[in-house]
Amino acid sequence: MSYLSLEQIEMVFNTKSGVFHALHDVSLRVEKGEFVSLIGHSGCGKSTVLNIIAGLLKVTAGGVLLENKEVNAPAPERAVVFQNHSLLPWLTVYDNVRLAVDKVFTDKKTKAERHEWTLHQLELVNMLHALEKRPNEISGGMKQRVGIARALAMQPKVLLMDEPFGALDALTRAHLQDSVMEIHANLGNTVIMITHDVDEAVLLSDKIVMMTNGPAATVGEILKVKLPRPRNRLALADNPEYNHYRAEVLRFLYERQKHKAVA
Ligand SMILES: Nc1ncnc2c1ncn2[C@@H]1O[C@H](COP(=O)(O)OP(=O)(O)OP(=O)(O)O)[C@@H](O)[C@H]1O
Repeated sequence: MSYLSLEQIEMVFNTKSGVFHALHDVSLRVEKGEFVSLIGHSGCGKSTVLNIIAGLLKVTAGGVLLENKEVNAPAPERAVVFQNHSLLPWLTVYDNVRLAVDKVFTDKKTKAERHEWTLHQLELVNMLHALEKRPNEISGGMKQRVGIARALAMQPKVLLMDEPFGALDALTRAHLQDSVMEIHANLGNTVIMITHDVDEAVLLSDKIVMMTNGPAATVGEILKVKLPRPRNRLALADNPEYNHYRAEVLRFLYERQKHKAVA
């Protein structure tokens, strides 16, 4: 049995113009510590899959099992990082993370331990220099760092990320990808990330799940990325194996799935 498994998921939305069959027979196995990317054309159903794992959406049929237990509601064990950070604007960087720490660890850690834990998470994402700043006083990349620290602070079994770097410029994005790789190497967390970026998917993932176009989208192909870690983006640029993986994903997206593409 896998750490996390999606079993024959069907998702049908009731809309004003009738029913919409978004997902059909989506099955997936994720092992503990794996970094998995979901990639597919816009509107195929990636966020729907992520929201189902998060427990934010109820499936029409099928189910999600995490360590053999059925997932059917949101919980800190499945923390989500959204594309547009969802920090509370009136709280400082420190307090945004502390809030999550207090929520999860009030009974398990003393006040002093919760303080240390909060600082430790912010250290992981290199944000100790801005503890007292509010979200409107820091850059987009910094906000995403805080969002990631807040999610990690809950010590989730699975970290879910919905295009976490989508709104960032290329350089900030590269820095943050490196931070996430480092954190993943140190903590060994299980991560599921949505991305539109083929290079990002290959660089970060152990497994790339390529989804077919909707309606009734499903898992088209799964590519296992066996590049050794730690991975270095500059060294990989000329690596034939890296380019092979990249070409495989591009081929799937722009040859096999191009005709039905929504965007
Ligand atoms: N609550 C809802 N009610 C009705 N239809 C929905 C709902 N949520 C999603 N859909 C539809 O399901 C399909 C999949 O949407 P989803 O947001 O999961 O796609 P996506 O692959 O994440 O898209 P993008 O890459 O553009 O973010 C789309 O056609 C969308 O319109």
